[in-house]
Amino acid sequence: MPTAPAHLNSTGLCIKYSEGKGRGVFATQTIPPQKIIEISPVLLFGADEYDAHGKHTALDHYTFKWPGARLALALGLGSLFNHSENPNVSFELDTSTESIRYKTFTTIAPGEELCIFYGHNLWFLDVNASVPMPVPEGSTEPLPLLGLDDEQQVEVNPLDPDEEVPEDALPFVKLKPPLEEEDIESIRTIEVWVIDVPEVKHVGALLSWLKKTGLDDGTLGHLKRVQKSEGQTRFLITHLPTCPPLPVNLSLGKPYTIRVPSSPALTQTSLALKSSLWPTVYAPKRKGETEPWSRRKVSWARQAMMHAIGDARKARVSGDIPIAAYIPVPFDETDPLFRPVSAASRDTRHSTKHPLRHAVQNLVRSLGEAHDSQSSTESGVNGANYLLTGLSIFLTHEPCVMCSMALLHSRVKEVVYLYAMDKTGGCGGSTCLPALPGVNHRFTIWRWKVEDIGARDIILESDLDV
Ligand SMILES: C[S@@+](CC[C@H](N)C(=O)[O-])C[C@H]1O[C@@H](n2cnc3c(N)ncnc32)[C@H](O)[C@@H]1O
Repeated sequence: MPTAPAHLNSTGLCIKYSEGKGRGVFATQTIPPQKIIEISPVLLFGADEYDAHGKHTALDHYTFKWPGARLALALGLGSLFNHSENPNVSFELDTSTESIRYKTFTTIAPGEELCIFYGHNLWFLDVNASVPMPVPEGSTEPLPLLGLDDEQQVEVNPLDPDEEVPEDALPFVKLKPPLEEEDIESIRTIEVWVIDVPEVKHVGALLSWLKKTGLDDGTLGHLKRVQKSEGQTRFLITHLPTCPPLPVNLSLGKPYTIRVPSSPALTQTSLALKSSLWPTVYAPKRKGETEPWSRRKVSWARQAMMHAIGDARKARVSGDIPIAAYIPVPFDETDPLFRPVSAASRDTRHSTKHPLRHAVQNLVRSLGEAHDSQSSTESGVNGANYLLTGLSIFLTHEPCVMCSMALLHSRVKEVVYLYAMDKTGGCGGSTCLPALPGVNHRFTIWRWKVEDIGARDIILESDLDV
């Protein structure tokens, strides 16, 4: 076996041989969570070039799918991160700098291997898999990508982060159908700049001005540009934090900010509600159709669940019950001013000697306190007083009835939990709060497949679920 080369990296990463996986990337010192540990420039290949040559070579085990139907080979350490079903590093494609950023999401100990999550369709046997991987009939060897036919090769490329994961291959199951924002308080809003246009004929000039400025980048594509109401015309300028200088030759008022819906309307009820704030585009989904889960989104969810599991372990170390909750930044968040960035909390019933200090209660409380200290301009604005509007919460254990009610009252978007609490749970265990008649908000519930993550060390003693 050749000797691994020395590697110069400011976070002290090194290349070592990893049992059964070939070379891998290892830490030589403690690294905190959320730390960018590597930025790898990429070498891009066009689809035709890759099809004709690249995929018939060893490159096919290393390439990432890149937007614009291209493929990318990560230089630097980027190609050497091995796969883990419980990754400790996330990666993000940055098309503007043609690079991939790798970031830790837990504390890394010296000597620990740094791994990313390749996806579910691996072309080799994962030496650390908790559940044995399916191997093709008649084969005892790792599944070589080059052994598949051309069509499958494209299909199984594990590093296509935008490929949709079929519902039956998701590592979690849905317990409730998704429900749309059908009450005014649940509608998630963003702040935008608008201007009154006293003379309607100036709307055309404003539209051409907007086109020239490049401000119309599609971010507000779910909204109409003009609102006409009670003889007044208003023009939507931008979602950017500062308003750009407006054309001087038009008679316009002073620009000001308002809050408008942050997504299109999926139902007629939601259309009417959203359009009462600002004319919104109607983009219904087929009945029963859920938001698609791309590999990138599943990986986002996995990282969030791993974060919660990590916090539950910390709770146990400090003598508490190993239960934790984590709210990541929403997967599709584009608002640069989005708050909170993320929030985590664990159960502290033992350490505080307080029976109500459940992880969810602690989290909602800390968000409430943070919310109080924010600018007063938001208070009283639609939806702004609900702490979890549009957010997903990841929990190691199904929330109890009291916590499920707190989540409902906070207008959470979805709840994802790992271990069910059959006797005390409020999200399918003893009852299902959001399904009860008369509740004024509904949210989606997902249960993570225990066999997928299997954090057995945080299973609770049975007397806690009584
Ligand atoms: C992108 S490369 C990673 C670097 C590679 N280990 C090397 O030495 O060049 C992907 C290859 O690493 C190996 N690999 C990565 N993760 C693995 C795992 N969990 N179990 C077994 N092999 C793994 C597989 O051979 C796979 O084709």
